[in-house]
Amino acid sequence: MKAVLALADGKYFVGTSLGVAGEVTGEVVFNTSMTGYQEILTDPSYHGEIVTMTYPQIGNYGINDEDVESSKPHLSGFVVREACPFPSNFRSQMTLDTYLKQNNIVAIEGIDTRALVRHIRTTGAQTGVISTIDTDPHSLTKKAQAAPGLVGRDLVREVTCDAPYQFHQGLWDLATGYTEVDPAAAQYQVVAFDFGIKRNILRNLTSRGCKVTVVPAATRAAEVLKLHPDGVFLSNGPGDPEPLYYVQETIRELLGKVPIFGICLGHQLLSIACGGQTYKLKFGHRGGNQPVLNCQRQQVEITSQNHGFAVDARTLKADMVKVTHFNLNDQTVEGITHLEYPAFSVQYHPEASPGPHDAAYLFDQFIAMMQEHK
Ligand SMILES: NC(=O)CC[C@H](N)C(=O)O
Repeated sequence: MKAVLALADGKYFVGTSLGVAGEVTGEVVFNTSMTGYQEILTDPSYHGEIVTMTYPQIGNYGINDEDVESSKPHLSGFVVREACPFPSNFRSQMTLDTYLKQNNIVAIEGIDTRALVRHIRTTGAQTGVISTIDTDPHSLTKKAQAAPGLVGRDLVREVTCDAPYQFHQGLWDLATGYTEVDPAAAQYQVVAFDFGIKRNILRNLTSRGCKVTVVPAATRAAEVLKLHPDGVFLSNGPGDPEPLYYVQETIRELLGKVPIFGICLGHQLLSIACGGQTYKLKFGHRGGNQPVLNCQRQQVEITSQNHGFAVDARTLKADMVKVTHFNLNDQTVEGITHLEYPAFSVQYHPEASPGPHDAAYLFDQFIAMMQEHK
């Protein structure tokens, strides 16, 4: 079946339908990871986005029921050069196409993804439409122009959990798969805000001796403090951090009362709570090979990333926070630490799912901070 991807600026690509038939809009972005497509599909931070994979063949090791970062795919649409119909891996349970169909995801294959990515890099990320229903490029371009962008929208409330819950799963191991961690043996109580949280962050915490209570994004500071946490975690999540006033307020109230660690959207929200501002990057950082300088250690980490917004270094108050990490590709802010209170955050993904494990030490840093303030 024919499918068309059209961008708001009129550029369009004709390909073949993958996943279910239908029509979806979203911001068209690209991810340069060569593997990890299942973790990318299920990362709630992609809610509202149409994700293009730059690696030319996706689906070659299939899909299994373990490599998931949340209960289901959250992205708006998926774009690949070629979806492998014959996966080969002992863990594979189904093809990418079957998985997309089961989860009601509209996708397109067989387009020149390299040309699409070069176009996005030149013009900047923009809204697009994938459709199998309407294949008239002009009409699709109009639909893309009319679709809402990411700026100014609260997408977190569409992916956050409805009620608090405990998380007991530990990290995956080839021999044992996922093991359940005994919460009675935990040394630290952590409250994790769910702005669209990735499970591997939670697994990294439980595996380091944390009893984790995941709470909805709108949970107030007083309710969090009632749980007597040793630390509060601010998760990744979709969309623009600026309109999330209610969360920024909560973080301001928690600062100085409990150690705080934030990742990605959590980093952006901590920065805003400390007086900083964020802005939209031209086309974002999404992939598993982003070089980051750790200024404190004078070491380079190769990091996993997925973000379209960034903290504006010029807006950070030098007497309140210090920039600890920079991106070596474009010098954007990749990490901050509070100068007075126990609170730090990074723009990238130390949970690395998918991606390199260079930054796993940040979870140990959070544990050490909680131990120090116990
Ligand atoms: N992975 C994330 O938490 C992404 C943060 C934010 N939605 C951004 O795009 O910048």
